[in-house]
Amino acid sequence: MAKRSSSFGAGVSEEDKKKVTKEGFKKALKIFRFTLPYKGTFAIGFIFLILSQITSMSIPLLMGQMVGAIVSPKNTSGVNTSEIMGGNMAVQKLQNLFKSSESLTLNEVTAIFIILLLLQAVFSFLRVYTFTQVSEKSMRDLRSELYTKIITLPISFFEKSRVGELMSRITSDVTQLQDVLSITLAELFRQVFTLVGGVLLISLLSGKLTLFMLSTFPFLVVAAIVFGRFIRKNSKKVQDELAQTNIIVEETLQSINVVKAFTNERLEVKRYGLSIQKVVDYALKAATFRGGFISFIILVLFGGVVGVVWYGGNLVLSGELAFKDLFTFIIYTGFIGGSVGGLGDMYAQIQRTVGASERILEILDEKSEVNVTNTLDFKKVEGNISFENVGFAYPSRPDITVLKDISLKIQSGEKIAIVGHSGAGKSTIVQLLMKLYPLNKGKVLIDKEDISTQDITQLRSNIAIVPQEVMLFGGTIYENIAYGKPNATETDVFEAARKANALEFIESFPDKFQTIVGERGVKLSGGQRQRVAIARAILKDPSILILDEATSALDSESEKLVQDALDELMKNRTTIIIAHRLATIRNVDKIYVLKDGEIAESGNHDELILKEDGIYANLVKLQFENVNLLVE
Ligand SMILES: Nc1ncnc2c1ncn2[C@@H]1O[C@H](COP(=O)(O)OP(=O)(O)OP(=O)(O)O)[C@@H](O)[C@H]1O
Repeated sequence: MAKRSSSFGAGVSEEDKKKVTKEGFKKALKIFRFTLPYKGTFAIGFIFLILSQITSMSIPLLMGQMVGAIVSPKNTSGVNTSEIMGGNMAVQKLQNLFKSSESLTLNEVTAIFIILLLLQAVFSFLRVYTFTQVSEKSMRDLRSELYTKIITLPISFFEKSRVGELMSRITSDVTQLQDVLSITLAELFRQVFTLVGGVLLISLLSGKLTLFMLSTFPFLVVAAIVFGRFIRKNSKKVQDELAQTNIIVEETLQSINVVKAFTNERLEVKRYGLSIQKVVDYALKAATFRGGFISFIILVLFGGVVGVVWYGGNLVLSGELAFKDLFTFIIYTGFIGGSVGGLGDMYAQIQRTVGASERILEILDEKSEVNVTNTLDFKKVEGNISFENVGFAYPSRPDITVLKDISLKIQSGEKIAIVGHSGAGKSTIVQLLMKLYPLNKGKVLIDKEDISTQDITQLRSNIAIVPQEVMLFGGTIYENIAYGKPNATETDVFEAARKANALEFIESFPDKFQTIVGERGVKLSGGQRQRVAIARAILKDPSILILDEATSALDSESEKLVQDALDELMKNRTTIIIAHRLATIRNVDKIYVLKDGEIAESGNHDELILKEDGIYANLVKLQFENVNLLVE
């Protein structure tokens, strides 16, 4: 559940703090389209809400009747109380409404009361249940649509949004809306109903006393505005500082190895301590205002009650008001006071909801790159690739041209390697082939078809990538391999593991394929993780394979196992190797050397190594020297 604030907007974040404009409000209402399929249930809930409200508003009247039956048992004889007490016209009108109950005895009133309470219980139950049904179901739909939207958005979207933020959209922002649907809306209605209905009823009981009671309102409103502003300002600071403390915890836990390696535990504890102290300081400042506000409210509220009793008592003594009506009046005053107190919180809730819906709608309005509802008519490509004068800059850094003019041709089944210094744009070429970003210039073709017009799912289904840093999901080894082809049989998964040289180590674990790999695969070694990733790619059986070679070398035994697995994987597939260690690419069909966004050299190893002062020849020399240095 979203954190609910105390009164008068405390705890509304800065993002939500903008005034609730008509426009923002209208926009936010759009989010309620998710409730439309359940409008019937909502209407039923609303009827129960009205019924339960009517029953609870009758409680003070019946209480009054009970008191009346106690203090004027003569009622039973049918004598009008207001006549005895010298009541006015309004009271009479109201009492005429309840004329029949006038002549009721205490037992009879109590019986009616009990029936009313039972009805109230039933109505309240049905109201809560139906509203919850609407809110749960519509928020399920919203969450599901939001998740579908997020997961189908292009990579460029994820570059500008942080994972933590997206998480809070789908969790706390949706919860905020859910709260509104299941609680706030009903609460708002109840409070307005109580306020308006209550004031109307008491004005019928005694106009004078009502005016007297209402005269305390301006004090409350002014106090709410003045104190509210200070409370909001300080609670915002508390929240911000609390967020800072959370960042410290998150950052240090994520990089706990670094903290430990640098023995910076003391430093972090101190940093955290300072941050939480700030939270306390701001919270105490806010408490000064909140405390002041609460004590003022209590003073005015109870002062008001005392005033009402005093003034009402005088009216009773002078015979202008029946005692039981004063009793009813006081209970209604309590009801009204409660609803006025709650209205400030309502405003804060509405502010927060408008903010939350705006943020959710922003995501829903983004354009997906994949349509998950379409069924895919999978077509296997041969794997002929060509880049024609491709130019590219990342959308997030448009003025830095990463690729200027790249042209290359790869025949189906060929193995090529892309070489170049770090940051030259090797991975970028591969990302463009996978259509992760749109090109600025030129064309990429697969089997002579321009990828810009191809369906993304169709395109990516033909490509498998074994990345530099293998990220596994937290589940079992089996699940991780089967991710390459979710409908694979057990035999397929087993066979893929065997071909990837992974079977031996998997079988050596007590739980075999059911071994849990730990978060991101931490419970496996680097070489083992790579072989799981290779098995996954073998299972996918793509026409095009991308190997983003690991920068760090494995030990020679593990290296051989991985290399053999890769050789198996590369068989009969167009393969692009992003090479970091040149020793592994001697046998590829062609090597492309990337420099300043262009292909500076191309040819096989034997050709390139002979080039005097060639970039490739120099790179090989450099790596060779480095290896020698390491050996020495
Ligand atoms: N998502 C991105 N947004 C903006 N710039 C990026 C992005 N990814 C990479 N770059 C920049 O584009 C350039 C090429 O990066 P790329 O990852 O293609 O290099 P690389 O040759 O694969 O490098 P390495 O060998 O270090 O992996 C670099 O200058 C990098 O900073």
